[in-house]
Amino acid sequence: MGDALRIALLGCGVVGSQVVRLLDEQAGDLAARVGVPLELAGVAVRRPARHTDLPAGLVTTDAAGLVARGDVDIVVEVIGGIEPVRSLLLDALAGGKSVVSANKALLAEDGATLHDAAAKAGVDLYYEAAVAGAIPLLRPLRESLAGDRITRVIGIVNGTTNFILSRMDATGAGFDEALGEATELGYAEADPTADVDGFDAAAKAAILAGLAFHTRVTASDVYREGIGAVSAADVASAKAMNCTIKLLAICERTRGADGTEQVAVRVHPAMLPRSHPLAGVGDAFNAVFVEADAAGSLMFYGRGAGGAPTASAILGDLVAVARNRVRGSRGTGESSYAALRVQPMGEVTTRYHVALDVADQPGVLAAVAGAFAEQGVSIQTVRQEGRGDAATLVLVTHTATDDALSRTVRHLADMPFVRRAASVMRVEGTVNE
Ligand SMILES: NC(=O)C1=CN([C@@H]2O[C@H](COP(=O)(O)OP(=O)(O)OC[C@H]3O[C@@H](n4cnc5c(N)ncnc54)[C@H](O)[C@@H]3O)[C@@H](O)[C@H]2O)C=CC1
Ligand SMILES: N[C@@H](CC=O)C(=O)O
Ligand code: NA
Repeated sequence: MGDALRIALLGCGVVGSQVVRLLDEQAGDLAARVGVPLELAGVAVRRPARHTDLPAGLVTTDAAGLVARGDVDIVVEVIGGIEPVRSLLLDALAGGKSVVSANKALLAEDGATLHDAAAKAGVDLYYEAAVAGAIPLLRPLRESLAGDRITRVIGIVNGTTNFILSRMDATGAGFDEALGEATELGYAEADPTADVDGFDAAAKAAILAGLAFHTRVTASDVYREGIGAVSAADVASAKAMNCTIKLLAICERTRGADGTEQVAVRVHPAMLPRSHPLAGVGDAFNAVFVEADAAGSLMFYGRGAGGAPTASAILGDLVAVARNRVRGSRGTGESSYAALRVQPMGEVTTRYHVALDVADQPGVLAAVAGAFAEQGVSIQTVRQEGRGDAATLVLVTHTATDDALSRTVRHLADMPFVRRAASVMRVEGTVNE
């Protein structure tokens, strides 16, 4: 067996500590699979006192110094965030080191710079753990489906919010209680607003869209709404329609008004019929559908968060880049030749569920229907529930541009007989009331 490949591990928290464990426990098998042993050269951490379980000689607070060492072949980054990580990884790549990262925030913000640096240095940049944790998804998109034409990627890619919504739906648990549990289980980001406000899912959606459509997509291109505004009334409204609420990432090929091919990338809560396969994805699990012309519909399901599942994806990448180094080659790099326009959300066609508390008087239904018609939005179903002198009107629309739908909702909220818009949410799948 040849000389060991030496690994610098940056960060040793929820994910990093599991990477250390797996590298140690599976050392023999990993060496056999790669052809040479994989050896930890050092572990950069912020607070060494917390890592007394690691051999003292390995621990350092000088991440830049570790990255620059001549005896390091591969850098594994599990710190998170933009800086100092971007600088560290650019230094690593420029120094001829391959990089494995779980950092969706950085890849979605500035993946292009990192990819360019990796291509220039002729080394690998792999990040399977960054999207949907343990689930093999990025390499299937980049490699297995490279011969097909992907039309849509839709899924649940944030474990924390799925955990919260599942608890709210199943047990009526409060938001804070469910978030606390998700944090304790290691699913939530260091700052959980990244999960709750949809930033984490939006970063993942940008990465997925980039790979699926061979187009550079950044986090700022992604329309984003989190779950902070999902209320008990929304959950109840969904239940009444035999639906559930999920935070969805949706990446699709679309057509612009001029007929050109474009892409739309969005993250928002949506009502899904309980019969939809994504509706049954509970707890912190992730699931992603990929639809392609020749392959049809493919579903990827599994653990998208947590230390060990995420470390599994890191180790998979580590073996891949190590094998490439042993062979003196590199894997597939970035593919962004299509350079499609990213369509603004207002132009994207969606469907809405709208529940309005209205005064129960003659002409209300006609006026509400008129407000939809005025914006060219067609109504699929209407249901009215009377309660004394008030009533709740529940409407589900056919598809219309998101702009037309939000204009309609704004207009409805201003109507004198509309007491409250009890629930307004986009709908995916076929809803039959
Ligand atoms: N926890 C999860 O389920 C998943 C996490 N990820 C990603 O993995 C990365 C790490 O996540 P976690 O392990 O959950 O975070 P964490 O907060 O548990 O660990 C981060 C570690 O990096 C260390 N660190 C921070 N700044 C540093 C610096 N300048 N130099 C050296 N060490 C530094 C911290 O002290 C901490 O130990 C993030 O990019 C995250 O988005 C990806 C998929 C799932
Ligand atoms: N915070 C993320 C962790 C994995 O990416 C999540 O909850 O999914
Ligand atoms: Na993955």
